[in-house]
Amino acid sequence: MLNSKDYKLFDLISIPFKIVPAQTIATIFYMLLDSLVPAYQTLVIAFFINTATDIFNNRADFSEIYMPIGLIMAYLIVTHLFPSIMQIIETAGRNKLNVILKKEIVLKRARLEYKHIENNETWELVHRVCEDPVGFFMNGFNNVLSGINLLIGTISLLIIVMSSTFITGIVIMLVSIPLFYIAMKTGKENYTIGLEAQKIKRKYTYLADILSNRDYAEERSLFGYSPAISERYDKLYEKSYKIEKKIQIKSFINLKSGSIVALLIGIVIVGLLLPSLNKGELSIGLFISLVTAIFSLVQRMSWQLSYTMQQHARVKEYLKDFSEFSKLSEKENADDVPADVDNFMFHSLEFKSVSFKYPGAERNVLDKCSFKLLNGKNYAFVGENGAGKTTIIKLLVGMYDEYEGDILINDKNLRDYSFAELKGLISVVYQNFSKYALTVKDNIRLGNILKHDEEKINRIISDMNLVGMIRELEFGVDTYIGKVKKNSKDISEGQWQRLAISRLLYSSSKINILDEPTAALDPLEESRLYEMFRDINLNRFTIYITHRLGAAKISDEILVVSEGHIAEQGSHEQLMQYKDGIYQNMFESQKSWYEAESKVHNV
Ligand SMILES: Nc1ncnc2c1ncn2[C@@H]1O[C@H](COP(=O)(O)OP(=O)(O)OP(=O)(O)O)[C@@H](O)[C@H]1O
Repeated sequence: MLNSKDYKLFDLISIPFKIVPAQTIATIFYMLLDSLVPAYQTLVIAFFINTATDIFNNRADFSEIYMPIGLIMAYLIVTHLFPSIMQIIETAGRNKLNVILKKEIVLKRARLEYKHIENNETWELVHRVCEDPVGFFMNGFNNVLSGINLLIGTISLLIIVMSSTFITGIVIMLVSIPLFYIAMKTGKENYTIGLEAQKIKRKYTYLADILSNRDYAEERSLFGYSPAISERYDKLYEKSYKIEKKIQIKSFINLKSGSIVALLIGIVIVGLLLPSLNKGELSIGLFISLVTAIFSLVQRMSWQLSYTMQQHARVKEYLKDFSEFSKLSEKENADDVPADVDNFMFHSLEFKSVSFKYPGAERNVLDKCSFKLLNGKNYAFVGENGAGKTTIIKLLVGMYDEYEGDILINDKNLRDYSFAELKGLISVVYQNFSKYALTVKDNIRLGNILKHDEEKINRIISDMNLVGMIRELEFGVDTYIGKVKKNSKDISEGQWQRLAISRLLYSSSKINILDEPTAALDPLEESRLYEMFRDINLNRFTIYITHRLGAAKISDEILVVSEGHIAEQGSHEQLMQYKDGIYQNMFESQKSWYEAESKVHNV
């Protein structure tokens, strides 16, 4: 349903029609009925007044009044009963639209290529589109219908007026043009100014989050930055409030001046109708009902039109964003579950002269990067911050595929593996690993959602030294952790890290990567955790990524990444042989971190 294309106003009707056809037809039918109400009301009231006058003057029988009364009753039913029925129908439609359209959008979002997630502009676009898509679609749909309603209502009244006095009809039409123009201009202007207010609103909402969210509580109290942030919040709030006030005042002035103009025009039109009444071209009934209808028509033209045009400008902008969102490229088979790779025998991983630059960037982050890793050994990638270590992993897991050179797993090109196979083959614990506010067990199970192996979970819990922590939890492994649920229990950062690593252990992946999930730990803790991981994971091929060398020492081979390529490769002892080598220099400068530990042990 969500195709990549330019979405037009017509789609605001065709999409709901595909999802909720009955409700859409009912709404359109009601809109058509409602649009004829002003003309119907005019004719029926004229009919009633004329009949009543005839009865009063003994020109008609009393029973003739039943017909106009019946027609007035029908009018009352349509205008009073139908809106409530339509509200119920609309709510049902909105719910279904919510489920289906939102699901489509969430899936599209999940399938997006990773570059769109890392790019600020596209991520902002995704946020704008996904904020309230159903609301926008419903508003857009209703707005298109109310535009059509207004048009039909106006034309039908004009026909009635023109069939009695042609010239008055022409005057009303001429008057409508400037009113229409003003309404459109105000609508567009208000929308553009509103966008600026929205941007500021997003900023101050974020500051409000810093001031109140639990996640910032420790640093809030530690750094005492609340007054300063609060001041910034106030300034932004004030700025956005001023913009919104400006919009309101402008709309008010336009509305009121439009209403006054409309009123004056109404009086002129009534004046124009008087000679026709005098000459008998207009019946008294039609005159009275036309006067009422004309006043309501010019009022509608002045405010309802302005509102509809303002909404129209908003919806058009949203559709532009929506079209752009729909065209964002997707990762092929992104939502496939990891393939079963139990029978896959890993033997090598190779980068052959791989060069890569991030979309929109000038500089190559990886520059003719080559290395070959073999099964049976553990490897560590080390290097300064920003050397390109994580980028190597991003290419390996298929997040980006616009690179030069070749990446081979078991001598087969990475591009020839399906995304599902790659997901099955490779597991990574990232530096900013996720913390799921689920139970302890589910936090581990997410590593391999297709298989449930209670025994394996228990083994991992024991290997990762989590038994003590779990014993203290009220419901053991079935206790909810994190800060979301009322009865959930929060755990320490180190325990979260162990859970993230447990998730990797629970997966059946053949290539395991620890991309500094230990960055929050001190160097010695990191060393210990990596050692523990190596001991319980002896048979699985593992790559450690770190810029701290204590942890790298436990690997069979170390690859030093510098300026986007492998500058040195070998065991710790071999690399220490290079006089003035990068590794040797790094090791010398970090030695003191680990010496403290050995002294403690020697005491
Ligand atoms: N999405 C991105 N868009 C543009 N440039 C990026 C992006 N991600 C990373 N970079 C740049 O690529 C370079 C390599 O980053 P990378 O994260 O691979 O380094 P790293 O060696 O893992 O560093 P660290 O040890 O700090 O994690 C850095 O200069 C970084 O600024």
